[in-house]
Amino acid sequence: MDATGAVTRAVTEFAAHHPDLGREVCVGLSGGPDSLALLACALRAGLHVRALVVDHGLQPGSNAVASAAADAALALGAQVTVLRVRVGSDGGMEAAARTARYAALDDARDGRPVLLAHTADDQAETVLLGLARGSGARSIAGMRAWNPPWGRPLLDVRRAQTLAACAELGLRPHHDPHNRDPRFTRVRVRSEVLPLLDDVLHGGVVEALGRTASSLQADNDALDALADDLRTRAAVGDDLDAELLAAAPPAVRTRALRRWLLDVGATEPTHRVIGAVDAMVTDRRSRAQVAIGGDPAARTVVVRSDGRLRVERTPR
Ligand SMILES: Nc1ncnc2c1ncn2[C@@H]1O[C@H](COP(=O)(O)OP(=O)(O)OP(=O)(O)O)[C@@H](O)[C@H]1O
Repeated sequence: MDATGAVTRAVTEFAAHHPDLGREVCVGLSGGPDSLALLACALRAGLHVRALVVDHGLQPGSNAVASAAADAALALGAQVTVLRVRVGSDGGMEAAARTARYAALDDARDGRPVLLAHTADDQAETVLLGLARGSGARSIAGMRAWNPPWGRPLLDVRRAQTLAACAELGLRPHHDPHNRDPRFTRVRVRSEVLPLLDDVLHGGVVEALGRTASSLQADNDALDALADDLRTRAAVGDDLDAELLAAAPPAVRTRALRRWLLDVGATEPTHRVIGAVDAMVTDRRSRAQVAIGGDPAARTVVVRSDGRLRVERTPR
């Protein structure tokens, strides 16, 4: 089968496996080879597609890149919307651009799901980076194929195939120079680490990392369900029954604690905060209180008293 056929089949199978996707979809189109191939093949798979092109306005010429992507989409027969966003500066430029992009795509999708063109290579990079950085199982499980409204039909498709599909279809994708800039960690993982590992292990590394992601996703789902149940059983009003938590396996307990911390208003709790709160559950010599942040107007801490975990807020 040619590359276009393989990419189209991936989209067709994705739509068949996720009937709630429907036939009316949006595609996040950067103009790069992955998203251009996804757009073309989603149309070939019979989906009704609106391309959403986000112009982050961060580099000179971004306007022209967005216009070229929009023209390519129109020429393929898709509807197109170009979204111009303002990127804040919270947490670094790349993270801020991603946040602005997802918000703009979500605003513009008009009730339809949004297909993104992450490939097997992107998934492998995510898993490997998560492993090397000591991130938790959630991160090593990589990206989900279907996390409504976001769909990723190409997670089993290699980047080389999207490039080949573009060539077969006579499409001329934009090649973002950032994707080759070795100052970016991900670029070095892509161009140096993965090829070396693939060589050392005699091939198949991208696929193997994809399998790691899928099996961890299944494990995570099971542990999350147990954690939800524990969280419900341990709830005493807004507090948590520490004795009941202490009897649970750590993998389930720490997940239940994370959920509780989010519910009581902590911003995404770090590994360190969850570990400190967990020590309050299991270790009598642990700290008397743990600051959890989340509310700029008050100092917010978790304390343990009378066998319960409780949140206390002191106005600043
Ligand atoms: N500016 C954008 N506008 C709309 N969608 C985008 C934009 N940038 C990224 N996306 C979507 O998010 C996916 C992943 O983004 P990422 O930056 O990892 O890919 P990319 O290098 O732009 O790849 P490609 O353009 O080849 O798809 C893209 O495949 C695309 O579906």
